[in-house]
Amino acid sequence: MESQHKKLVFNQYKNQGVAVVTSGGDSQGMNAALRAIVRIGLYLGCKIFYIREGYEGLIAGNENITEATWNSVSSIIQKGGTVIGSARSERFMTPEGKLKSVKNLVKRGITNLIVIGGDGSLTGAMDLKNQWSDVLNQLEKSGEISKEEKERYNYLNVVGLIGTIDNDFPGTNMTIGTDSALHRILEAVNALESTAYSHRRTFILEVMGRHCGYLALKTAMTTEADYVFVPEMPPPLNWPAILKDKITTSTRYGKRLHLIVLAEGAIDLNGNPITALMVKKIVTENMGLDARITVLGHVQRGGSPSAYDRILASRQAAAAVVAVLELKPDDRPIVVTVESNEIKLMDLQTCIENVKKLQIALKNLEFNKVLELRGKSFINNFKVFQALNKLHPYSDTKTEKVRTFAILQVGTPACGVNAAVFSFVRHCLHRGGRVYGISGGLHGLFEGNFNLLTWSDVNGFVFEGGSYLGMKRVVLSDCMCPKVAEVLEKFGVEGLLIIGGFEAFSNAYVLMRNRENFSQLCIPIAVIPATINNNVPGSEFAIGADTALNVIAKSCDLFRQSAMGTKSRVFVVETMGGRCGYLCSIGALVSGADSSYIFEEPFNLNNLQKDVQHMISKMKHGKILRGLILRNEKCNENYSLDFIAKIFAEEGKDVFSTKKNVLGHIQQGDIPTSFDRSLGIKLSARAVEWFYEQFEIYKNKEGKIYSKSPNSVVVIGLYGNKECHTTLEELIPNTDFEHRLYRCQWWLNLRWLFKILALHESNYNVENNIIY
Ligand SMILES: Nc1ncnc2c1ncn2[C@@H]1O[C@H](COP(=O)(O)OP(=O)(O)OP(=O)(O)O)[C@@H](O)[C@H]1O
Ligand SMILES: O=P(O)(O)OC[C@H]1O[C@](O)(CO)[C@@H](O)[C@@H]1O
Ligand SMILES: [Mg+2]
Repeated sequence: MESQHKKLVFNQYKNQGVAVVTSGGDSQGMNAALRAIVRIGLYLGCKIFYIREGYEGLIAGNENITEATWNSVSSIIQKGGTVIGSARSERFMTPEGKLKSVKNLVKRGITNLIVIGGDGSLTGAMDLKNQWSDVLNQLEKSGEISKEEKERYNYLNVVGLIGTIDNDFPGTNMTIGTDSALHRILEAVNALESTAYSHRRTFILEVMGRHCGYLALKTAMTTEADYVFVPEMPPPLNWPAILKDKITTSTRYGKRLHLIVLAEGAIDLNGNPITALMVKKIVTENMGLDARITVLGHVQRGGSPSAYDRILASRQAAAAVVAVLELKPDDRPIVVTVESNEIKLMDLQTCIENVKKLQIALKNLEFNKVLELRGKSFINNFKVFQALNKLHPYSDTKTEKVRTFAILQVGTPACGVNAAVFSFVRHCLHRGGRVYGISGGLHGLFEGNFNLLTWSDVNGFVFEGGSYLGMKRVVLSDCMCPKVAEVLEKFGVEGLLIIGGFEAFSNAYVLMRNRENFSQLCIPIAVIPATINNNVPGSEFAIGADTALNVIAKSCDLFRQSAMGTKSRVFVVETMGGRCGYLCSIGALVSGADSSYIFEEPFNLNNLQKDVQHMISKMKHGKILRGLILRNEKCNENYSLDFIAKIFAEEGKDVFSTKKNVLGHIQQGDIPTSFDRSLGIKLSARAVEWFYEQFEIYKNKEGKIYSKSPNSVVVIGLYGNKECHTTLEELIPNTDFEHRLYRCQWWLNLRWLFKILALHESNYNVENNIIY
């Protein structure tokens, strides 16, 4: 959508009717989708209709089908569930239900339908489309609609958005709600961790997923779980023995918390359910351990949507509106998906056919087929968990020389760096390597604070924010290189991993430049981006940025709430980010802000004035009493937080009061999100693989490593769904060292979306046409 439709013209689809329904199990982010559907639709000139209470409301009609207004989606982006209600409807599957549904749509002149729901709801939508003509004929025959109505509304355009926490829809990497469910789960596991640690207990955690193990798998991967049971990959029949061995070994290596994660639909190889009670029995009776069961249930479907779900829902909803309006009567229904961080449109019927194939394969216990149909992302996560879970402290090191690594952390803490260290240490030790953790960043390196990290040293690392190893924001200069070379030689370092922000990148560059003079620096060097700023070249995402975005979303929700019931108020809020506008810009999108000021998009007094006028108009004419402006900390030297707040305060004083806030260091804290843990774990796993590949390439006859090649200094980053390495040599030309930025930033493509969603209808005019 973002790349194909760069131009949305104001009033382009004047008076077209589009209806939206939320159906099936609700999921967090459905409201963000509704908000975007209504606002993009209104901007394009459409009439948007809500169908309340799922397909039940479509059958009942009357007050269940109402026209949406701009204000009706104000202040809902932060709410879980769906404000228009959802249901599971048996009646919709009957011919009588279809007759009533079609009649209710025709009577309102609606031929564009957007359905937000899971596989069932989207199957239902496709059914409706397929039966549309037949049902119209029946309605005409029985005199319930006229011939003209039948001819005028002889088609139905259908677009689906996948809203379900299960992430069980083939063809997409993520569904709306899944990430929020993972937030709920990790909040719970972090709480369990402290009590389990105190009592040395085993916890059996049941998470949702009737037929899909995604939530269980992702939870297990990001919580150092001992075992996971998912329907797609039943355990071998001797699983009780394997489980016992696993738990006994990890207890020996100092693990106090044992976690076993179970999808509610877990089965064995014969298709029989594996229940939490069964697992508990094995753990208590066979192993003599103290065990407790926690079933999270509907908690997972509740609560505020995560930042990711707000973004995904907004992006997909915008794509859905345009897609439904562009469909031709004979076109097949479309479903909006996401792959490799790109929003895509796919054929709904093909996806539904895959849903059915998957259901049949699961029923027939054809597990390889099931996995294949779940798709690459599922399989990849499964492999990562399996790899982590199979790691063993004592591997056979006879075939490989013992390699020595050091981990240096540079910059300021970002949530997820500990998970990266955990994964790096475990993967290295498994391959027979030795890993030094350097305490306290570069200062620690100069002082020789190198500590060999053992298997148990990193127990529990994934759970916490901050940096266990310690890090400092120090940038190397050429004159420090002799000392670095001396220390690396002293400890025999053959592979250097630098985890951190832009300074980590800069330091790797300095070391690379100095390889000419110091052979000790001629070793493979990898950088893993970890900074809330998300400004490191070589990755679309840096570890920590997702947790920070969630903190921003939560904080802005609180600002908004604090003003509820008081007089009109505008908050001007400053975010971190250095000169990179990622946090500010995406933070504005997820918190439903009115404007955001970033360095990458220069602004002046005219822009500020326009924004003040917009706010006044929104409050006066739109009767919306709250406003939110985000400012990136280094967006402009002169237009400071104080200055911007004063402009709003002075110009808007007759209409609203203005408050300013600096979010500050809370953006660096909190429980690391599933995304940040997972990113840390995966990038480190890739880094270890890359180091060993380099050792093969650059070892001499004696096995000593020596490389001056630019290919051996890389950033290990994420592009789309793939962990990739990119050489510094390739990245440097597009790196703006002065402003500590990479010049090609994918998220700038989302600015238009933010602006249309923020533009109040009282300000609609051709002048405000947003074209990018
Ligand atoms: N095969 C089908 N044909 C027609 N309509 C269907 C079909 N399957 C489901 N529906 C309709 O969609 C509704 C919701 O489906 P379902 O309960 O399976 O939830 P879902 O949309 O898959 O969401 P989730 O699984 O996340 O709860 C059903 O109650 C029914 O009205
Ligand atoms: O809310 P209900 O109808 O009890 O359904 C629960 C089911 O819905 C889901 O939350 C979403 O499909 C499943 O994970 C769970 O099994
Ligand atoms: Mg479903």
